Amino acid sequence: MFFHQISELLSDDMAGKRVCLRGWIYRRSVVGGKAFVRVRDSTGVIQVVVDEAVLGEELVKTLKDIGLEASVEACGTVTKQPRAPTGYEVVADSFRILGYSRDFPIKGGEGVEYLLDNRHLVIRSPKYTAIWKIKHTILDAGREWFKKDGWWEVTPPILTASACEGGATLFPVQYFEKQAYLSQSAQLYLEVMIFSLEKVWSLTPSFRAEQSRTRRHLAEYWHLEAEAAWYDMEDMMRVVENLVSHIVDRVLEERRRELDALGRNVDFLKTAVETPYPRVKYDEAIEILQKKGVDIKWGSDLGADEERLLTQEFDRPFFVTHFPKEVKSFYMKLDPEDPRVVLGFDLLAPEGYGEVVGGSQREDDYDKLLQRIIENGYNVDDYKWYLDLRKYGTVVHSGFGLGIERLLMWIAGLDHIRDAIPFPRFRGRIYP
Ligand SMILES: NC(=O)C[C@H]([NH3+])C(=O)NS(=O)(=O)OC[C@H]1O[C@@H](n2cnc3c(N)ncnc32)[C@H](O)[C@@H]1O
Ligand SMILES: [Mg+2]
Repeated sequence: MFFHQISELLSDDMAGKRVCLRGWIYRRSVVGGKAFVRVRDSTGVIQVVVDEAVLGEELVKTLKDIGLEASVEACGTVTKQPRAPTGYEVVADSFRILGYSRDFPIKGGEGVEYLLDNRHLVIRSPKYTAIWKIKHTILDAGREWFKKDGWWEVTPPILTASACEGGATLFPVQYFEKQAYLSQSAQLYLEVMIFSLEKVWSLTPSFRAEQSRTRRHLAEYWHLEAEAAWYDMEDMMRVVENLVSHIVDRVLEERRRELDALGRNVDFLKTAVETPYPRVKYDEAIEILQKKGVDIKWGSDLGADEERLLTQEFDRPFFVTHFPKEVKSFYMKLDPEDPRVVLGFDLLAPEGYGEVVGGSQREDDYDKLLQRIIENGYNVDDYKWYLDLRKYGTVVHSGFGLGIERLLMWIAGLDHIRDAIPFPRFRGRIYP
């Protein structure tokens, strides 16, 4: 038996045709001897009408009380029906219950923790299905861009022996008789690979033992990172803006139905396709914030609140560059024109979303990097291999990390990063 995908049925061309479909009961009601069963599959929802005069009272009676999410298959005639939720319905001449469901625990109105405890059942809803499809296109577009621009995908380790982004967010893991850490970032290993392939990228999970629960931090997130030999900071910012522009363009082109289903205003997304993105130095960002009445001094890091205020000045993603070295990582190259600041950049998404990309030009001088490692209190022995890259043919090089869930939050207009990943991990949440 051939089963149509539900989205194929929602068309005038299908009206009058006999079709078969299968899926799960999303909603159902019984009125006057007819069951109106809304069936969903991965492509959409359609109403199936089961008339007791055609298929018997017993079936309609069963459907009256059947649990949501029961799996079913039906055949019948597609009919244009303005009163049906998606404008069409199938008047069934056959209907089979494949998998019963009793007391499906998600009825609407439940609290956040309850829904997280039942995440394995929640994430099948049409809302989340739309989010996973947008995420799929983001990942596909990222891979496509790198391939077209001649970058090599590589597979950096997830089990590591040293910190990349500070010791405070390391997850230790027992590694045989030694202690290792889950990767915070593939960056240091990508820097190794550029001496082989010159332009490399990777998509890996990154792990951050974030102590506080915020709307934009996860303990495990998907990290799209890239590193290139010969590229300076400006070269790498051009890579980032072209990559993000391409991703947004692909989502607008292929996932418009899902964006609409999520109620997403796409005006800001459309402007994000245009490059180049604005560039603002940290000094200027501080001035903007001070003019807005923020009590912030030069040298402070920009947190979520400051970033949110800054995004009010822009209608598209924008870069903040040249941060004070104290608020950025040890590997970032000091600005030769002003050693107080680093050649680092963040890309902030508009509409209050803030940082989605962090990147920089790397310190390529052995002695200066050694100095920065010592200044940051790291054990030099842990970075001997990383320093070796500056001993044997060092080159100017730069790279960045893009948080996939951060980008998805902005593109899909989500309120919380936990909705950007099927099984969010953060402090106090490891189940299911
Ligand atoms: N290859 C590189 O140069 C990347 C560099 N080592 C790095 O990890 N930078 S970053 O810490 O800003 O993280 C990069 C991005 O990773 C995202 N990020 C960073 N931390 C998180 C958490 N906790 N949850 C979700 N997303 C996170 C966010 O978008 C950041 O801009
Ligand atoms: Mg960052």
